[in-house]
Amino acid sequence: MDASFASTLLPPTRIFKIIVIGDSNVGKTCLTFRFTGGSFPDKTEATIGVDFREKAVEIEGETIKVQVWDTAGQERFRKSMVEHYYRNVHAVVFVYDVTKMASFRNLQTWIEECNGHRVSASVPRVLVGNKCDLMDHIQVPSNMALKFADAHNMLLFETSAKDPRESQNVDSIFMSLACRLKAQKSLLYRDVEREDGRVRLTQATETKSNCPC
Ligand SMILES: Nc1nc2c(ncn2[C@@H]2O[C@H](COP(=O)(O)OP(=O)(O)OP(=O)(O)O)[C@@H](O)[C@H]2O)c(=O)[nH]1
Ligand SMILES: [Mg+2]
Repeated sequence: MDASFASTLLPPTRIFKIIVIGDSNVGKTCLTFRFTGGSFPDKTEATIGVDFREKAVEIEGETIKVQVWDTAGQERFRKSMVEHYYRNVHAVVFVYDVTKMASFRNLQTWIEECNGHRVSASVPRVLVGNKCDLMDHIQVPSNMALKFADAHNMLLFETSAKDPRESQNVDSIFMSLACRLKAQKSLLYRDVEREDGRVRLTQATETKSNCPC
């Protein structure tokens, strides 16, 4: 069979767009770096606009491209980009710094911004408390964070981008979202179909996922 014909029969690799939001300095760049690159960056600078990081992951035999949008926390570096962050987003990761109460208090504002951009309630959201390696400086107690996460229907991950022992936990933030998105298969295939103009894809939409995540 000719390769170009075969490629029209195969569904294209799906891309899940996940945005990472939160105050400046909470560690969004380091978390996304840890997930996509497997390490902690020696040095970071404030993100300007957005940095894209991608990782191909395999879930139940399907290769999915997780496209992580590492957004800027500083208002002056993000204001022209905000519309782009939220457009066609598939999942949202809210990050705070466990050693900085203000970054936790500000989550309410980040959630309001997200809601204000018509992000549907079906778009999964998770909450991440970063910098747990700084054990002597913790200001946000776990039970307070858990209560907040519950109230907003989010899973809570407390972790550290810096501590290599936490790298699996960091992966599970993004993998749990990718698994949930895969389970919402029909919706996402329809999105892909519209963008590609390929008609066949709706055929494969009914399978229910048994994702282990
Ligand atoms: N101890 C510790 N420091 C961290 C951790 N994650 C990030 N940092 C440090 O926190 C600082 C800010 O990290 P970034 O990842 O650049 O923060 P950001 O949220 O991307 O900031 P903006 O791009 O300005 O929005 C850097 O000095 C990092 O080295 C962590 O898990 N533990
Ligand atoms: Mg950054």
